[in-house]
Amino acid sequence: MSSSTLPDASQVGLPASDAASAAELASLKVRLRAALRQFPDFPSPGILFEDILPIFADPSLHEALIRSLELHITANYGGQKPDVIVGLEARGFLIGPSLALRLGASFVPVRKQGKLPGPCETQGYEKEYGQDFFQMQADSIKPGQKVLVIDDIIATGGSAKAGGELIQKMGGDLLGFIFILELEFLHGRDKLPAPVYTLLSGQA
Ligand SMILES: O=P(O)(O)OC[C@H]1O[C@H](OP(=O)(O)OP(=O)(O)O)[C@H](O)[C@@H]1O
Ligand SMILES: Nc1ncnc2[nH]cnc12
Ligand SMILES: [Mg+2]
Repeated sequence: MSSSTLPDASQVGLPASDAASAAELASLKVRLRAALRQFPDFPSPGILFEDILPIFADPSLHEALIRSLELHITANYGGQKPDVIVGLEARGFLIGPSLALRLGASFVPVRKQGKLPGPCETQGYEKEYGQDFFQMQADSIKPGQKVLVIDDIIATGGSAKAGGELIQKMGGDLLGFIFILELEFLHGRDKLPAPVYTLLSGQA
């Protein structure tokens, strides 16, 4: 499209910097979406598995992922900066620490039961293909800290709901949940007690 056919930022009612960020985010998302792969019947029949690992195999896509999440976070949540990024084991650990570093926030893990030392909070949950327990160290979130939860995918929402419950037990203020992809037909977002953002369109 030629520049003469594109509205400029003032014509669409946005400050120029917001319009530039929206355009940057849109082009990053196109590159990220193209990198994903699907595997039918993994890990069990009937599941179409979404593989996000190609993003991490390419440093420019890895940077695109962190930058796109940074753009989303700085433009939303009423300008509030998260104090803590919580990542869900295991694939949330691929994204959470580098995102936290970029934002100047703490990173705190939610782990599967039996992996964390010291007093822990525990929450059971069901997910798309099984049952499990999540834990967090009991002193890992201070009351009133603003927390964003990150994971690769929301399917049934069971994992993210359990992570959110652990954060709320410790008095954390849940700003929202962020995912790369959403299996929309499972309506997992309806289970979650804070705003849900998915970076890329998922399985409808
Ligand atoms: O919305 P849900 O139905 O709860 O499913 C989504 C979760 O399922 C996968 O994790 P899983 O524990 O299967 O594997 P991982 O340890 O490789 O992250 C995925 O990474 C999400 O965390
Ligand atoms: N279809 C899917 N693909 C990848 N990870 C998942 N976690 C739960 N459902 C999934
Ligand atoms: Mg997971």
